[in-house]
Amino acid sequence: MAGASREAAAGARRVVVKVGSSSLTTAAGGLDADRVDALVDALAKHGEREIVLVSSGAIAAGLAPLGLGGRPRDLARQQAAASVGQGLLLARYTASYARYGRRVGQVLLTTDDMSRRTHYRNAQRTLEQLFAMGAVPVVNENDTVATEEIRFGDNDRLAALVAHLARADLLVLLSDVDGLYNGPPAAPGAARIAEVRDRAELAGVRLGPAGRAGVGTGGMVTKVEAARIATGEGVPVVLTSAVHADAALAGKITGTYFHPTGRRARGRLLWLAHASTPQGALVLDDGAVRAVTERRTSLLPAGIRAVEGRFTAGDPVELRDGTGRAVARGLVAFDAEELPRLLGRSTRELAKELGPAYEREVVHRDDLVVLDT
Ligand SMILES: Nc1ncnc2c1ncn2[C@@H]1O[C@H](COP(=O)(O)OP(=O)(O)O)[C@@H](O)[C@H]1O
Ligand SMILES: N[C@@H](CCC(=O)OP(=O)(O)O)C(=O)O
Repeated sequence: MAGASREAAAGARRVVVKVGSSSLTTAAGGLDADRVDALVDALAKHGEREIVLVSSGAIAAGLAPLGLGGRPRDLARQQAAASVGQGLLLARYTASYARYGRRVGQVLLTTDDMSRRTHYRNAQRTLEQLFAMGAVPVVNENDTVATEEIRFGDNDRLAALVAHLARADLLVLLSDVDGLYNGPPAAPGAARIAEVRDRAELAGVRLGPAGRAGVGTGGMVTKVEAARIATGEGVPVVLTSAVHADAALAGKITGTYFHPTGRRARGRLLWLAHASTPQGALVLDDGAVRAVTERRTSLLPAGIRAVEGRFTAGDPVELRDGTGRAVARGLVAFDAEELPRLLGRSTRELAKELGPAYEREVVHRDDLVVLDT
């Protein structure tokens, strides 16, 4: 790694480390205690830093104890496996960190928690308090309450959102592969990419599915997506193998380093861009597209041409241009049924006709995030 990347990794005070199921489990299914211990040994060497551990593995850890031969397809049995496995996973981390006199705290999150201001702040406060008390937060998706639509689906993206939530200086993604390759690593001629400065550099890279069928979930696609989210918010990312965890934190690693591309800014709206499921869409005219994306103004009824979907006030919706391209997401201030009669009309006119409640923006600029397209 080049000097700047080494310094960013070695100098980070607060780090989110995400470890995948494939790095914690045995080939037969079930937790591999030795691998958990090895990971904790590596992280414990960096005891002076504040580390949030985002750990997958609950479903994989619950398979063997429930007599399941492989990862079930249905959500209900995945949730049951996660429920059994999460307890075992935390018990293992608790025992492993106890060797260093450290406590661990379980933090289970859903996308919904990222979208509700109070939940977001509470999670943030819990992390701060755990750090203040010297305990290690161990985060996972709350699989038992997450339903199909609201699942993060992968802990890579969750880790990127947690890096933002925790105001981390670095995100380390640990997998069973030692970095991003220009194609599936087993393919002939595959070569590791040492640094990624810009998303455009990934144009020719083939991102394959998870390596060990039935263990990991996202493969490289979700890792690159997580890197995009984190680097866009100013957080550098190191992607490497779990066996290199210590070296990665020390800034000495042969892995893939993703340079930050953006500045930390969007605050609570990060979830809206990356973790929300739009309940409908508003089609804007060209003037409104420019106003929203370039001048960052609120969206008024006058600039909306059509409404799609069924949503209620407060739901996330997509803002599209005339060609159907999504340009932004926002929290809508009206129910879908209320909107058609307001479209194309000025707020002043609407207030006069329908009352002052109708003078409000359809999407307020504080509830709106422009998408990188
Ligand atoms: N371009 C690529 N570079 C590196 N690994 C890749 C690539 N395409 C697919 N993979 C596969 O992605 C796997 C890691 O994803 P996954 O199994 O979901 O990991 P985890 O359980 O650690 O989250 C690797 O084992 C590798 O086989
Ligand atoms: N919450 C799930 C996470 C699944 C997941 O994202 O797995 P992985 O691709 O191994 O990071 C579990 O603990 O099994």
